[in-house]
Amino acid sequence: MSAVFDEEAMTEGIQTPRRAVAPHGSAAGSSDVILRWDELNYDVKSKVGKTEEWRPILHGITGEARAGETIAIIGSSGAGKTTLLNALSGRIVGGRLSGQILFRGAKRHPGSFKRVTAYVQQDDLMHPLLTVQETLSYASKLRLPNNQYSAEQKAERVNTVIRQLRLEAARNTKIGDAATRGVSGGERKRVSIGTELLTDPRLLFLDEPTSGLDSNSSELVVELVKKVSVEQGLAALMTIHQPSARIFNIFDKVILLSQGRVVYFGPTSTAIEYFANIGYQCPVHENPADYFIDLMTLDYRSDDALARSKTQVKELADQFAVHVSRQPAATPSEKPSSASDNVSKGMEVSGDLDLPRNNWFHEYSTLARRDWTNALRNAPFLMGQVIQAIFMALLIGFMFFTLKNTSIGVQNRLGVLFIIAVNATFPVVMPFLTMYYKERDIMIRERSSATYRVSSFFVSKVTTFGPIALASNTLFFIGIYFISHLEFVAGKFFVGLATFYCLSLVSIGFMLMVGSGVKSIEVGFVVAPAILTIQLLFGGLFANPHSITPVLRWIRWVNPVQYGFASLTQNEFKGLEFVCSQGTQCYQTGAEVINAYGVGRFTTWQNILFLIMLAVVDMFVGYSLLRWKAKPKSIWL
Ligand SMILES: Nc1ncnc2c1ncn2[C@@H]1O[C@H](COP(=O)(O)OP(=O)(O)OP(=O)(O)O)[C@@H](O)[C@H]1O
Repeated sequence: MSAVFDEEAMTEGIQTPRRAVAPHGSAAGSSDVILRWDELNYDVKSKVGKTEEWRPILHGITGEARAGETIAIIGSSGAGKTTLLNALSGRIVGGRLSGQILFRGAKRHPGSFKRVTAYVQQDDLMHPLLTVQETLSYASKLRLPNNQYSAEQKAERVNTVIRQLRLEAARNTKIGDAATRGVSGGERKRVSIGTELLTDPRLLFLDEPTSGLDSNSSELVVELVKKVSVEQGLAALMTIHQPSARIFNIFDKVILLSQGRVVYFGPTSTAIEYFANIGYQCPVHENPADYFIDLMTLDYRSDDALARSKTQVKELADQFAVHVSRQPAATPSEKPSSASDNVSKGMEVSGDLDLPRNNWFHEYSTLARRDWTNALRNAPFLMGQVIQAIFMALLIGFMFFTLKNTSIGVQNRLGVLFIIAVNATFPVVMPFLTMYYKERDIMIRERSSATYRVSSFFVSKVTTFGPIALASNTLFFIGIYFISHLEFVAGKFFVGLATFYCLSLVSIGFMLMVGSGVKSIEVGFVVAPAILTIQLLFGGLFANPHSITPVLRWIRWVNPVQYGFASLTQNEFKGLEFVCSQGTQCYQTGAEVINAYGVGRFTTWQNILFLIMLAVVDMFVGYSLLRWKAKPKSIWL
C-alpha cells in the first residue's frame, strides 16, 4: 500500500512531470516510481545497565519517490532523518535493518545502485586548490565511462552542470578552505551537488544541504535541486533542518518524522489541511515547517511535559497510519509487479542504467594528473620541503664541516651518516601524513559513489609523494655530502644516494601504512613519531646491534634505519684509513669501524635490498588497510 497522497504536485508554477524524460534513453518502467520502501525498521544495539538491547530507530516506514519529485525529510534532532536517508541510499552501517527497498521496481544491486544514484554529503570534502571547473572536469573524467562519453561530451556535461547550478561566475575560482579563500559556502555546496549530477543520476540524496548557509543561499540550493529534478526526471530526497516557509513550499512532498515514525508523508500543499483535519490548525502567519516540528518535538522541560509530548507524537503517528490505511490501494500501474516477481524469486535486477567503470590506467592517469596539479599548487608545502632540505643540509653540513681522517673524524662521520638516515624518516613521514590523510577522506567520499578503484588512488599517491620526497631529499643529500666532505668518490656518492632514496621510499610506505590504518589524524600523530623514535633508537648508533637483549633483537629485522645506517656506514668507511694522535688508541681502518659498530652483517647491496623489500611490504600493508577502510560496510536490503 502506498503511503503517499495521490495528488499532482504543484509548486511555484512548476508542474512535476508524471513521466519524466529518461536521460539514459529508457523510461522508468510502467510507473515513474524510482524508489519504493516498505515497512522499513532499523534498530541499533544500546547498553542498558550491563545488558545490551535493541533500540528501535525507524519504525515501519513506507513510501516512494517518483521521477521529478523533490522530497524533504523533516524532523527535530534525533528524529531519524539521516538514518532514513542512509537506509534508502545504501549507506547504513551497523545495526539491524529490515523491510524492502526497490529501485525502479527491483532489488538494489550495491555496485550499480551507487553508480546511478548520487549522495551529497553534509561536509563538502573537495580539493581546495582546484577550481570549480577543474573539480567538475576531473569528476567527469573519473565517473563518466569512456565508452559512452567522448572527451567533448564530458566537457559539455560539465558545462551543462555549471549552467544548471548557476556556477558560471565561479567557474575559475578555487574551491578553497580555511587557509585559502575560495568559493562561497553556497557555491561550494552547489559544486558538491554538481559533481554528483554529472552522471545523470536517477536518485539524488542530500544530507542537510542547507546547513551552514544563509537563507538566500539555502533557497537557491533547494530551488536548483528542484529545477534539476524536474529537468532530468530524477527524484531528490533531502534531510533538512527547520526550513523557512519559502523553502518548505518548494518541496513537492515532505516526510515528517518523529521518534523514527512517520507523522506525515505526502504533498507539501496538503500538509496544512491534513493537520487541520486531525485537530492541529497551523496559525496563518506561522511557518508551517516550524509548526509541524514543534508538534513533533519531545518536550524535555519537565517529566509531565515529556510524557504529554510523547503521547502526542504517538497519536500523530497512529493517526497518520490510520489515514494511510484509508487511502485507496495503489493502482496496478504503480505497483512494481514484474520486478516484485523477480524479487520474490530472489533475483537482483541491477538495472539497465548501470554505468560501466573506466579501465585502471585511465583512472590512474586522471588521478595522477589531479594529484600533481594539487601538489604543484601547494606552494607552502613545496617551499617548506625545499627550505627544510636546504636549511638542514647547511646546518648539518657546517656542523661536520670537512671531515678529517682522524679518530674525531670517525665519530663525526658516523654522526653525519646517522643524521642522513634520520632525515629520511621524520621529515618525510610527518608532512606527507597530513596531506595524505585529508586526501584519504576525499577518496572515501568519492569511492562511496564507486567512482574509481582503491588501487588507482593508492598508486597515484605513491607516484606523486615519492618523487616530491626524493627531489627535496636529493637537495639535502648533495648539500650535506659535499659540505661535510664525505668521501669524494663517484661510486660512493651514488650508492649513498641510492640508500637514502630507498630509506625515503620506506618512509613513504610507512606514512601510507599509518595514514591508511588510523582512525583519526591525531592518532597518526602519536603512532608515527613513536614508531620512528623506536627505529632511531635501534638504528645502530646508540646501541650496538649485537649487544641488544634477545627479547628486542628481532626489531632489527624490521627496522629500516638500521639497514640504511649499515649501508651508508659500510659504503663510506670501506677502504678508509685513519691517523691516530700520538700515544692514543683508535680505529686505524674503516673495516675496524664497521666491525666494531656491528654494521657489517650484510653487504651494502643486501641492506639496500632489505630496504626495497620493506618499502614494498609497507606499501602492500598500507594498500590493504586502505582497501579495508574504503570497503563499504553498509547493510543492503
Ligand atoms: N549506529 C547507531 N548507533 C547508535 N545510535 C544510533 C545509530 N544510528 C542512529 N542512532 C540514533 O538514532 C537517532 C536518530 O539519528 P539520526 O542521525 O538519524 O537523527 P537526525 O534526525 O538526522 O538528527 P540530526 O538532525 O540531529 O542530525 C539518534 O538518537 C541517534 O543517536
